[in-house]
Amino acid sequence: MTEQTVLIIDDEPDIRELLEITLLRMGLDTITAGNVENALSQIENYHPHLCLTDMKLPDGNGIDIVRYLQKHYPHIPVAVITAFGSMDTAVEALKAGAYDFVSKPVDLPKLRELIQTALKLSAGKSKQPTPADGDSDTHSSSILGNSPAMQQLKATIHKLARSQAPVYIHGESGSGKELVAHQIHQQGSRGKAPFVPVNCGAIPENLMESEFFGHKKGSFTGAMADKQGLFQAAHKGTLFLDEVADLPLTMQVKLLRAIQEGAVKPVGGLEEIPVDVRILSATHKSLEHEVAAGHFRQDLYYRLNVIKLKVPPLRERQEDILLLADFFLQKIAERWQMPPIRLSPAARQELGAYGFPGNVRELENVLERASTLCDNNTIQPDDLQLPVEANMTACAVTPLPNPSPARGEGLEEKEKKSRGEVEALPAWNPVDEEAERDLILRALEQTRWNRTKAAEVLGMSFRQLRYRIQKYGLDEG
Ligand SMILES: Nc1ncnc2c1ncn2[C@@H]1O[C@H](COP(=O)(O)OP(=O)(O)OP(=O)(O)O)[C@@H](O)[C@H]1O
Repeated sequence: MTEQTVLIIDDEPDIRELLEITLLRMGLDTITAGNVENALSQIENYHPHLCLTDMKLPDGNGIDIVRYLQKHYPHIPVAVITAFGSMDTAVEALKAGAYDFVSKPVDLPKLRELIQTALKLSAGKSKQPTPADGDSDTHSSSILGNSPAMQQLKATIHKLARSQAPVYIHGESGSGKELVAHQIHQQGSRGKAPFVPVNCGAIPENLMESEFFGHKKGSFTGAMADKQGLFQAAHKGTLFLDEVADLPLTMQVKLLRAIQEGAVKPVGGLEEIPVDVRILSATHKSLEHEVAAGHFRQDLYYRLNVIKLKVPPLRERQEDILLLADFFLQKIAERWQMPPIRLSPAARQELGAYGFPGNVRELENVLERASTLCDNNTIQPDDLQLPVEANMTACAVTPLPNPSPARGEGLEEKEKKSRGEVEALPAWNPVDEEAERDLILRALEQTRWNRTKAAEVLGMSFRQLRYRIQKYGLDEG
């Protein structure tokens, strides 16, 4: 069989026939099954390129098939057909590893699109991964951590990467949400297309529409040329809406429309531009609370929150701390071109027992500072300058250690930011992008690329600076 084969699983002959005709017209070969047992034997015999299954089957349900494929043939994508409005079932299927879902009555153009994307995915992974390929390991290598919580997270990321559904990632500040979003993107069919992260809290409100959707030359003062927006930049790829709770309500309406329509209209433009973007979002706040308080639109919340993924705080995976610490120290030594930096046994013990209210980012910052302070390239407990009060118990109850006077200048501020207490308000008022880029570069050079210090010098929040470093590609060096 040279054509691509799709297995259609549905107990209703009429629906099987409709789907068969649709797929044959797309030049695909089809095989069918009316129940789970039959479907499994068709899979064994024909190794189809894609499966399309109904949820309710006489001897089981579609999720049984999704699980079977996930276990035995993870390279075969499977999409499920769900009853109208049964979002819970769709989410369950996606969590079990389904690629995507369509609801009844089946919208045929949508189905065609889904099949085409799924077959591209299948073609890219046409051979079953073997342990020698190191498939899952290479995928998740940049998320470090062997704790049960992280193993579970990596397995979920692997499954979610196969689907196209929006994922809402929640977790404390600095816990690794952006890294998780990046992995979901990279491991999926969009992995080679752009991943565009945007910090929704760092864009001034009056520029938001133009940042997201682009603008036409002359559409407002300062619009010197046509500019493409973030949606267009993420076309065929993924748009990651970080700190999504910080979007003003007016922008939420426009964003919802763009997501629903799959099209955007640049400011000052007349025509809608179709965009194909997967949306991932994150916030350290509780979106549910924001909805309840009337700060976040419920309809947008439902759109973004098809699947919810929690990134656990570092204190719930303490066995990962030293692994992460060794990794960061190696990175710091490489970046600063220094000999290897070590942790003394006592410093290892202190780190391992500390609660890290600012999570992985705090660990990274602590090590950066300690690497500067330490003698003989060996970090001692004093170099860590961990706040005494913030031991594990204190953190579990309240992640707000009292600032110790012994700590370095600006640390209190930094900790507040890492806990998300200081919101990224655009106190920064750039003249134009080039001037802004130059200023940022100068500040980074002056502070020897200490981003926390540079942010202080510039009078912007750490997050605002981080967003701009990415925006201007300053983090490559
Ligand atoms: N498991 C991990 N392995 C390696 N690096 C990690 C891990 N988790 C987080 N990091 C690193 O820690 C830093 C903070 O992570 P990230 O920016 O993803 O957090 P976040 O939850 O998105 O933060 P915020 O809420 O402030 O946006 C980054 O430099 C990231 O690369």
